[in-house]
Amino acid sequence: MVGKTISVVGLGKLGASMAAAMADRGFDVIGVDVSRAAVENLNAGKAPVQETTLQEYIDRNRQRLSATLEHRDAVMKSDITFVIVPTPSDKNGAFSIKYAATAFRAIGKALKEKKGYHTVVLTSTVLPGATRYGLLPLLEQESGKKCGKDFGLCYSPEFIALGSVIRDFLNPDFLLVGEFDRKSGETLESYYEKIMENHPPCKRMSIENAELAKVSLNSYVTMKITFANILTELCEKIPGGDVDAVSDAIGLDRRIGRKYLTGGLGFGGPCFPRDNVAVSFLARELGVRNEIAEATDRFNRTIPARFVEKISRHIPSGSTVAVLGLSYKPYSCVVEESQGILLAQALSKQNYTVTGYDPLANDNARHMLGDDIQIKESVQDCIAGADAVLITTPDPAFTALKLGDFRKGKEDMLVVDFWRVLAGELSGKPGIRYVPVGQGSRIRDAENVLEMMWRDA
Ligand SMILES: NC(=O)C1=CN([C@@H]2O[C@H](COP(=O)(O)OP(=O)(O)OC[C@H]3O[C@@H](n4cnc5c(N)ncnc54)[C@H](O)[C@@H]3O)[C@@H](O)[C@H]2O)C=CC1
Ligand SMILES: O=C(O)[C@H]1O[C@H](OP(=O)(O)OP(=O)(O)OC[C@H]2O[C@@H](n3ccc(=O)[nH]c3=O)[C@H](O)[C@@H]2O)[C@H](O)[C@@H](O)[C@@H]1O
Repeated sequence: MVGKTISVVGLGKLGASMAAAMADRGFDVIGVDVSRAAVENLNAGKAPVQETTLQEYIDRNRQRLSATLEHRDAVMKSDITFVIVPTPSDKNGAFSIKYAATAFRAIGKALKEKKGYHTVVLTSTVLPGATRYGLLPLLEQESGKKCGKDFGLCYSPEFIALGSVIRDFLNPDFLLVGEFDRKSGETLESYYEKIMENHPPCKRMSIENAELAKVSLNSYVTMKITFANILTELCEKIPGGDVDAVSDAIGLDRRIGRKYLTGGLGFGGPCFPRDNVAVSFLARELGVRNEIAEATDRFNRTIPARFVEKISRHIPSGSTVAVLGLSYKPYSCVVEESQGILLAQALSKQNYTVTGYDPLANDNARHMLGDDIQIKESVQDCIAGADAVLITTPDPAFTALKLGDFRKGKEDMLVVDFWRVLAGELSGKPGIRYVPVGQGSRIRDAENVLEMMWRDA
C-alpha cells in the first residue's frame, strides 16, 4: 500500500520541512510550488525558508528531493500528494480556500491522465466542510473520476510549532486523520507508520471531525494561555503575587498540565490569533454560542495597550524605549501578529521614540514597521540611550544579558521583563528599575485594596 514516492504541494514554512523530513525517512519526494524561487532553491539544495535543521535535512537528502512548478509531473510520478498551501483569513475571519482550490484543480487535471489509484491529503488548516464541500468537487470535476473508487482523500493537519517543525512533524503526540473512506485512511496511516519516528497513536475519523479537532485544539491552547495571562494581571495586584508560583503549582494537576500556561505578553504569530476568530465565525454560522473563543481573542488583543498604559505611568512620552524581541517568539523570523511589534507600534503612536532589535526578525520587522521604529543591529545598540528596555521574548540573546549591558546613567533605567528571565540578574540592582510582569508590584497599593476588601469581616 505504501509507494516509494510522495509529492508535496506548497514548499513554504510547513511544506518544505515536511518534504525534507519525509525524504530523510527514505521516500523520494517531489515538491511543487507556484513560486519559481522556492522550486529553484530546493533544486539547488537550498532551503526555501528559514527553519531549524531544514538545511541539514536538505543537504543529506539531495538525491531524494526535487521540485517542480508542474503539479502534473509531481502527481504522475508519486502515489500520494500532500497539499500545504496558505489558507489566509478572509474578511469574515474564516479560512479562505482559494489557494487550495487552485492546487486541487491542478491535481484533478493530473488525475484525469493518471492510471491507477492516488491519495490526496489536505494538510492546510481549514474549517469544517471545506474539504468535502469546497475542494473534493474540484478533484472530481477536473478528473472526471470518483473519490473513494479512483482516488482517495484525507484531511490530515499537523500540530507543529515554527522553529521546531521537523522535530514536531516526525515526533507528534498523535496523528489526526480525517478520511473520506476506509481505504483513504488506511493508506495514509501506513505512510505515517513509516514516516514518524515515535510511533504515535493515530486517530482516524470523518473529515469534518478532523477539521473541527484541528481548530479546537488551537482554540483550547490559546484559552489556556489567556487564563495564564489573566492570572498574570491578578498577581500584579496581590502583594507578593507571583504568576509562575501559581502556574507551577496548578500545572502539577494532571487535568491542567504546565505546558502553555506561562503568562507574559500574550500569544502571536501566523497561527494562533486567527484560529479563535475562525472558530467564532464557525460557531456563529452554525448558531452556536462560543463566548470562550471570542473572549480569548478579545483579551489577547488588549494586552499591548494595557502595557503601554502601564509603561506610561513609569516614564513620560518622548522618552526612548528599546524593544528587545520583534518576532512572535524566540528562534523565529516571523513578525505576523507579533506582540513585540504591536507594542512597538503602540508606543510609537504615544510619541515614544522606539528602537528595536531581534536576532532573526530584524529584516521582516523593518519591512513591517517602516521608519516609525529604528531597528538596530545589536542588543547593545538597541539599549544604548534608552530610558526603558522591554524584553518581549525569552530569546537566549536576551536571557544571557548581564547587569553591565544596561546603562548606568543618572536616572534609573526601567526594564520591563515580560517572561521574568532576568530576575536573578537585575532584581534589586542599583540603577535599574526592574519590573517583572506577573509579580506583585506597588505593594502598598495592593495591600490597601486587599485591606479594604476584608476590613468589615
Ligand atoms: N507554519 C506552521 O507552523 C503551520 C501551518 N499550518 C497551516 O499550513 C498551511 C501552510 O502554512 P505555511 O507553510 O506556513 O504557509 P507559507 O505561506 O509559508 O507557504 C505556502 C506555500 O504554498 C505555495 N503555494 C500557494 N499556492 C500554491 C499552489 N496552487 N500550488 C503550489 N504551491 C502553492 C506558496 O508559494 C508558498 O510557498 C496553512 O494553512 C497554515 O495554517 C498548520 C500548522 C502549522
Ligand atoms: O496551527 C498551527 O499553525 C500551529 O500553531 C502553534 O504553533 P506556533 O504558532 O508556531 O507557536 P507556539 O510555539 O505554539 O507559540 C505561539 C505563541 O504562544 C505564546 N505562548 C506560548 C506558551 C505559553 O505558555 N505562553 C505564551 O504566551 C508564544 O509566546 C507565542 O507567541 C501551535 O503550537 C501548533 O501546535 C500548531 O500546529
